[in-house]
Amino acid sequence: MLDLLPDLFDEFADELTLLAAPWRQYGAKRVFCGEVVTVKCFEDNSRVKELLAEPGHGRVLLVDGGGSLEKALLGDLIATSAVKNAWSGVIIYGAVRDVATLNTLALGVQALGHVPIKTERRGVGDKELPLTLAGVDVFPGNWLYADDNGVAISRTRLPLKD
Ligand SMILES: O=C([O-])CC(=O)C(=O)O
Repeated sequence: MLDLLPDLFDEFADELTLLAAPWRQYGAKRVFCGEVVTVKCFEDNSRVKELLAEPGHGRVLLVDGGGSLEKALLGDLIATSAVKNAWSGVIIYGAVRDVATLNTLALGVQALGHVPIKTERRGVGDKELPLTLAGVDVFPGNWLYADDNGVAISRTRLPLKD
């Protein structure tokens, strides 16, 4: 189903909250969902790299990068490790790089923008904490649904049709 979110909002409007931001699609998987794992970091992708090197079990990594478009929190190598480790997707409130390669990977990737410069990894950043993104509180263990129409959060897993 290419247009998942419109159908979900028709059926489950009470359960869903839109994460309204100017998201752009970067991955080859344009429709994705999964249980949320969170990271908060600023121009340092240490935690992003660590988590995406662990088994993803179909989850989605939601990264609050403070909206910075100065440094890329995800590039081709880390995204490839996410695919190998069975993550469903990565959403970055910040920037990515290696756009042409991300486009070919079987991973959901949405971010605010892109920039060719990587971060300096100093081991700074937090994981598995509640985030407030675009005015919405998001907790680890929430469910995230994403497609070309946007990104939405639900406290519980929604029953999807095939
Ligand atoms: O290494 C980084 O920080 C980001 C990157 O380019 C990659 O994931 O390949």
